[in-house]
Amino acid sequence: MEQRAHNGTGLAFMKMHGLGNDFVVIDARTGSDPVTPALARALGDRHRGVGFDQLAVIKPAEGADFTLDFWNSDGTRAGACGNATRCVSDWMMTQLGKDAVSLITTRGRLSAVRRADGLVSVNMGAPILDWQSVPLAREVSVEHLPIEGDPVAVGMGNPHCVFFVENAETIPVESIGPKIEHDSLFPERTNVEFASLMGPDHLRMRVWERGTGITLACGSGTCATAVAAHLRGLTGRKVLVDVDGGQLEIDWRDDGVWMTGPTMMVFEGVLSDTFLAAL
Ligand SMILES: N[C@H](CCC[C@H](N)C(=O)O)C(=O)O
Repeated sequence: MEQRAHNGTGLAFMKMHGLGNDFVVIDARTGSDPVTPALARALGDRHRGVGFDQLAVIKPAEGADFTLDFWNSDGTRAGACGNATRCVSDWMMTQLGKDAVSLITTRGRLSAVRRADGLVSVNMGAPILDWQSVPLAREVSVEHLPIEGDPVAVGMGNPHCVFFVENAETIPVESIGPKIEHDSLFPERTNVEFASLMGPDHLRMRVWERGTGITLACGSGTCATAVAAHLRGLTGRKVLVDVDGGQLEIDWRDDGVWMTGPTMMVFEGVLSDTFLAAL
């Protein structure tokens, strides 16, 4: 069997969620990274595992408080996960006795702070708006993709395809989402958002996540939607976004896109050796 950081004592994990976007979190700051695609898939199975939208792995970092890796429930990697970043940052702030932390993800150094009202804000970095880096398969305008419905492409460390629609509630996300996820314009597939304007600087958004499917919230998708809405002249740079699981505040500042919302630690547990041995 492949080497894994368990030796007859199981593998500790935490279950957290941000607005119902749920995560299993493994703290691998000491010892080796135990996660393989097979473990991610088994753990992500809501019947035979624990179930999650994303798996987040905390690892040591140089020049930051920690590194964070993300996996989807289909065993693929995600370059960004805003809600997990908020949840894990909150937990790490408590662990380290700080009100602010820095972390490394595949897109570089991010930062998070706990606000006086208890909500956690994460700077998700600047949006990626050049077609090669989203990435798109060929040179097109990211603000008007050649896809029916005229969506916008935004990278937040992961690709997003944002559609503005009259009423997001009536969109069959479960059938359109996977088609767009696999559109040939997106060589690494894409997350798919459907958004409608609710009022001044107020959006409603529903999401189909790459590698996971419909989720109750998507932090990076909410950031991408807010950026796209501003680019389209629909909103200012600071908006409230209603997702199925609640509301996020997005503020596209000069230093990056800040996302603010709640976090929840659900429980701590231990994966059994029997479960791990069956992988
Ligand atoms: N739920 C996450 C995004 C997951 C994106 C993932 N599905 C991908 O493959 O990029 C969030 O809060 O930002």
